[in-house]
Amino acid sequence: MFMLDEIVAHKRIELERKKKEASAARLRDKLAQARAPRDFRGALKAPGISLIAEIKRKSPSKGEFRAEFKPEELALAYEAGGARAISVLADEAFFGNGASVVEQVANLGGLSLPVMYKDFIVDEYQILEARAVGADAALVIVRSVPDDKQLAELLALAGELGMGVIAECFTPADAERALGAGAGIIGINNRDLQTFEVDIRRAGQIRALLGGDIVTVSESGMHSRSDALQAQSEGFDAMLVGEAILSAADPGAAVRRFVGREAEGTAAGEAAAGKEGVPG
Ligand SMILES: O=P(O)(O)OC[C@@H](O)[C@@H](O)c1c[nH]c2ccccc12
Repeated sequence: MFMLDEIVAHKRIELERKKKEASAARLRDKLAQARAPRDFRGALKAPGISLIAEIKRKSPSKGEFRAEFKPEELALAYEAGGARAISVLADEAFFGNGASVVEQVANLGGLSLPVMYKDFIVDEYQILEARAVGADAALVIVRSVPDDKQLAELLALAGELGMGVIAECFTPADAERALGAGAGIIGINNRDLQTFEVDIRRAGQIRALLGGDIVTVSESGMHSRSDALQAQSEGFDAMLVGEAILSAADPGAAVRRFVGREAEGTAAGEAAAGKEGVPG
């Protein structure tokens, strides 16, 4: 079975169990008490290219990223380094996190960035859960929701709850479906979630087919400041980066290099970026 299909199949079983533990009605009660949502879309649209820095314990293609996984420390280091938003995997089975990690980060004292709940969303229950744990945004993988009406409903629900939502695409056809469903932010994944193959030219090629005023995010496989500048020149408002910063000895410093706050353009800076930015 292809990877994305396997994860989604697993997700559906997990959802049945979760719905028994906490009904959608109970989540609606909980989300009424969540802190007010922060402006995710506005954060992505700020001048220059915005970095959405990711928190995940592991991934199916790369395994564990850090000897010690400390989500709260990472979040604060990302904000101090100049990230404009934080993405936290909500998936436990394949990425090692769980919704409780999203909740921890979203409600972390001293953190002011918007936080995105990142999961394989196939049901409105997950959008409710995202807001209930305090997330400001969610990501919906267009391919995992083959029904157009359901896709539009999921995006609309996130909007009604005051959240931003990235509609993640992999092909031009995905992007067309996302726009048809009313997506306000389009993410384009350089990684094929079925095979895990990465081609960082992919997002730019698909970006070129879209109009100028849609908010867009280049996702996955980016390792250096020059990848960031390339995405910016392709017209992206934001980039989503995980591995390169999660596997750096100093994730805060890795964020600073991505956003150009450190040692830009100097030979020493480039060498350091190369060394830490491209883990083996
Ligand atoms: O770690 P990377 O290669 O920098 O990628 C981050 C992010 O784009 C990737 O984790 C991702 C993008 N879309 C997803 C959907 C599900 C799970 C994971 C993802």
